[in-house]
Amino acid sequence: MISARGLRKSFGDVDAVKGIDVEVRKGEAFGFLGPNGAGKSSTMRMIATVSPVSGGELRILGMDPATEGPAIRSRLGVCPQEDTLDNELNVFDNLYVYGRYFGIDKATVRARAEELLEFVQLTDKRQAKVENLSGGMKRRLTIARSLVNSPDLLLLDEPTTGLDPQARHVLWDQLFRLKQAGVTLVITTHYMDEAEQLCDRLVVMDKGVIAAEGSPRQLIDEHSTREVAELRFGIADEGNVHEQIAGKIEDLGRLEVLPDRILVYSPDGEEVIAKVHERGLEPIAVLVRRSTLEDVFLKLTGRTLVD
Ligand SMILES: Nc1ncnc2c1ncn2[C@@H]1O[C@H](COP(=O)(O)OP(=O)(O)OP(=O)(O)O)[C@@H](O)[C@H]1O
Repeated sequence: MISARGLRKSFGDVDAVKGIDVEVRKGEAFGFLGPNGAGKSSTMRMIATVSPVSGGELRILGMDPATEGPAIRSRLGVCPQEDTLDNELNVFDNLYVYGRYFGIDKATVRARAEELLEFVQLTDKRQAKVENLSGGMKRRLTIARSLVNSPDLLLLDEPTTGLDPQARHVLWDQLFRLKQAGVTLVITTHYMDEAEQLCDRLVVMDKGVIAAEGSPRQLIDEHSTREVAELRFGIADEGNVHEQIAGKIEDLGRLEVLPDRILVYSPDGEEVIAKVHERGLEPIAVLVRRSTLEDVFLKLTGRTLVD
């Protein structure tokens, strides 16, 4: 569905994307995971054929975005990061007018709009003004709009940023159903839980390059341990308490020393905590949890995903 080789994007002196290789296969949910400024949106905009490629090769649905933009766009759905709904129009007309842009005939686009309102659970809001919708409803309407042309490939740039947890789960459920219906999804996100929930495969992006690639499970297995013990020994502004403690437990596993806690990577977190206590150290809080993509990102870049 997408093939990129040495893909680059520059804005003057800024190299936003520095030669990445990506393959997206039919029917999968593929993610670009990375912090703000990693180059995810720049990549997405090249794939959406709205931003020209600065270097390297890009093929979308087997076509060249430089010469076959309209043909690509007719088979793409694009759900941009910012809200681009038309506030002048009601909910139904946002879908209807957008469908007409694609040259779909009136009767077909009407039926499609009704079907999509049903899918995103906005049928009872069909006459409502867009400005009166909640953030979650606007996102769902944007997704419905991006599906008007029955795309083979749906691009979602930060689909749940700014939504509350319940609205995020509703959206995840809808994206999951689209995937089951055979739509290929490409998602950018800086939420590791979103990437873990939705993506079959993903690349971890940082500073314009790909730091790692694989399924969430593969990435966690390859770059982290089964469990993580989190230890807090004092509040963050009490000097370098965590730095001092780290020297006393560095044989217990790989450590990540953060201002407010120490992470110890080990197959057995409870054993780590038992040994910490045996050494007479008294953390004020402990937690044993499974490794996540956040741990993968921390290992690869030395930074957390969301500051
Ligand atoms: N139009 C532009 N002109 C100049 N610099 C840009 C432009 N668009 C992006 N950049 C720069 O390119 C880099 C990558 O930005 P990009 O938006 O692709 O990152 P991102 O991973 O999508 O982050 P975000 O989630 O904040 O959008 C950043 O340093 C950004 O400032």
